[in-house]
Amino acid sequence: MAAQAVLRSSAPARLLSGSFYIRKGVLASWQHYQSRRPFSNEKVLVELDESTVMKMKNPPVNSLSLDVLTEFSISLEKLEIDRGCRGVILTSAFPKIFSAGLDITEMCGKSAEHYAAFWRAVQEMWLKLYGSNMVTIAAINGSSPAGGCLMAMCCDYRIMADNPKFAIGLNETQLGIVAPFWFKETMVNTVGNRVTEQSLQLGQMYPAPDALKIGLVDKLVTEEKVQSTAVAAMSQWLAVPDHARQITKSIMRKPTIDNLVKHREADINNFVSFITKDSIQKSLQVYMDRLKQKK
Ligand SMILES: CCC/C=C/C(=O)SCCNC(=O)CCNC(=O)[C@H](O)C(C)(C)COP(=O)([O-])OP(=O)([O-])OC[C@H]1O[C@@H](n2cnc3c(N)ncnc32)[C@H](O)[C@@H]1OP(=O)([O-])[O-]
Repeated sequence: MAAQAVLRSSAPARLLSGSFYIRKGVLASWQHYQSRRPFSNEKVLVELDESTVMKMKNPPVNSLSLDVLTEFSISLEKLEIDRGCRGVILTSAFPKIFSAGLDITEMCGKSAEHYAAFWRAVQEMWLKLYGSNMVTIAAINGSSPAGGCLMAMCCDYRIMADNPKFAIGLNETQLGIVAPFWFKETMVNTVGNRVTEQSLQLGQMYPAPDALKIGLVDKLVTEEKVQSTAVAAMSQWLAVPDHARQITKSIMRKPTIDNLVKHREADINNFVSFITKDSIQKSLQVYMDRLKQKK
């Protein structure tokens, strides 16, 4: 009986990943004996209150370093195998910043091996978040460029603080770098081809009201209400039977996920050969210097 329950609840996971399905089945029995406690790494806090909330906490701007990405993927995996957890709200522990995107210092002046490990961690975060069986809601309480926007787009629903000073978008070209095909596909799946084509080429950042207009976020509320609105939205999403919602999500996302899984190693090689170019290193350095001079 218990085994049947595991099989039923894991069916959509099998659609996403065979090996994950097996692990989920084994770990489910272990999970049965665990009490649900909040867990906290250094840089990703997981709170299990009214709703499960993952809070990025990497000062000053929640840049996505190798450490943060690794902690994030481990935390999400723990929630994924927790049968008591059906949904997660992703947010930032800091006011005014959701995430500044990938940590640029991880892409400057390091070895090819480091770049490969970093990029694998970025892929892993995306595969886990975009492929999650849980309901995922982004509570975007501040600015969210590049990798921050990617994380938000991976979620099922996005609520953003209604403040034109907060902007969201894939601005990679502004740094002289190129968003890879799976960033692009995530954006196409969110706002459509035409808007993505224009946004990516211009490296456009959208102030919150414009982000709502193009459908990059689903709802704007005052900063104070971002969290409570996410909790209310979560109840609505969780009212739908899990299996039907999960299979539907998988039908929508599986082709995009499969595309990266199939080309994962080539994508890492491509990133490493691109990021190690002198001209790209110079562009990133200039961008970092500009960020520092802005003060
Ligand atoms: C192919 C690859 C695909 C790439 C995808 C990406 O995600 S690429 C990423 C694309 N991301 C971007 O283009 C976002 C760039 N960042 C921003 O636009 C702004 O920082 C902000 C709007 C996020 C916050 O504004 P604010 O006025 O509140 O804060 P502030 O500006 O004063 O910064 C505070 C400190 O943080 C530092 N730092 C900042 N970001 C990063 C980072 N990503 N990394 C590392 N460090 C970063 C900044 O240098 C400064 O350091 P300092 O001088 O204290 O040693």
